[in-house]
Amino acid sequence: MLASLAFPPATSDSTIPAVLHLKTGQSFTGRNFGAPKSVFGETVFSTSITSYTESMTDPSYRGQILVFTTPLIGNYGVPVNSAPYDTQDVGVVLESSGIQCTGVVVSDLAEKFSHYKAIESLASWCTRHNVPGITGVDTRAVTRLLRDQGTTLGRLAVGDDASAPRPESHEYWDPSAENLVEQVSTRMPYTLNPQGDVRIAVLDFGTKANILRALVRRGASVTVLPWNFDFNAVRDQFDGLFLTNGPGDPKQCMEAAMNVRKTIQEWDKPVFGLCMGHQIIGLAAGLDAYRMTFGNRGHNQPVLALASSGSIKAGRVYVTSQNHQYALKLEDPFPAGWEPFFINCNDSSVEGIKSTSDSGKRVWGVQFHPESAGGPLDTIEMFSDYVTECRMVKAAQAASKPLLDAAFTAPPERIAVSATA
Ligand SMILES: NC(=O)CC[C@H](N)C(=O)O
Repeated sequence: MLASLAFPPATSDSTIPAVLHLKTGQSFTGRNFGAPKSVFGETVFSTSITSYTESMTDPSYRGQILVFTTPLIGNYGVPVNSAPYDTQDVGVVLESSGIQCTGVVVSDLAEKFSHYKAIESLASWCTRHNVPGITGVDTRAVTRLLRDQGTTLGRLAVGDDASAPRPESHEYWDPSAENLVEQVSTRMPYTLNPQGDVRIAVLDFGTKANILRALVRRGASVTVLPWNFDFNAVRDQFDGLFLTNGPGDPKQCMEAAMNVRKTIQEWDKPVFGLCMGHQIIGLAAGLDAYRMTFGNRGHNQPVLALASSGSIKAGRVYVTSQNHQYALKLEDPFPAGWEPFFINCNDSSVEGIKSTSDSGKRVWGVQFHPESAGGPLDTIEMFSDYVTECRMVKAAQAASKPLLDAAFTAPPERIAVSATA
């Protein structure tokens, strides 16, 4: 009996040297765990204190070396990541089928782990997925640097490379120059829960699995389409459009944004986007997107609602899960037919936009992850709001009646916001 409770053997007692080099000239030494190989990537930090498994399988971390500010990482191990496929699940337990970040940086790797679902250590999982890690780094020092100088290109140099000269600055690979979405989006359309009563099309920029779970659990049939699929050619078959998160610069997906612009102009069904999806909706609305200094990555980002809509009440602050480097520019005035929906309480960046209630449109975008895996579920009901709205529009159009817009009638209160706020 007791034997089954014993810790599995430690799998990383590596003494392989490793160094994190930043393009700006700083280096941090430590020990390698996971794959004994060197990588380039964009060095970013996350303040999340749990869910390293979900973060590392989030396709939005593609091309990035992920620094965890929480010192002890790996103490609850890694679970089995495959779920038996049926119409109610999405085939994985974590956020995608593999590790998406290029490398990981931790202060203190837990070599022993304990969790009833864990089957292996963080180190052995990284080895299996050929992803290198470094432990023994003062991640607070790295984070303070990144906060000052911004997200910085980096090199995780492992083994012999650790004692080799630093790379020349032109040698650092810049993932944001690539269309990373192309690498993580589904190649072929597929449908989950085909018997669902409302049909939602999902444009996949690199979806986290929990977005699909959140829609399926609310009874929707979910058809996942490649990011550059011509949705306008098939839109009559659907009751709603959802735009997912995804890696890299949203302007790499301008073509998709212009297709969404056409959808919004010509189609009156509900459209909801989050993170990259929100940025795509913003570009479609005529807003601009910019690169933030160090972005927001963590599970404790407070956002203030500026307008009421569905379960969201103007004037309330919601704590949210986030992982982004880019943001929409706060313009004053906003483009006609659009209004800011949320604003970040820490840095005043735009956290959400929506179509105005007099625009005749039903479009919402949020920079954060309401389905948060991991993180707080303060805004999870936005998924219920959206699926309910799809149902109402479908029912009203089937009955050819004018729509009584109960779920999203915006109360008069508004919180004024300006670009100089
Ligand atoms: N998680 C996301 O969808 C991130 C969107 C975009 N890649 C950014 O970094 O801002």
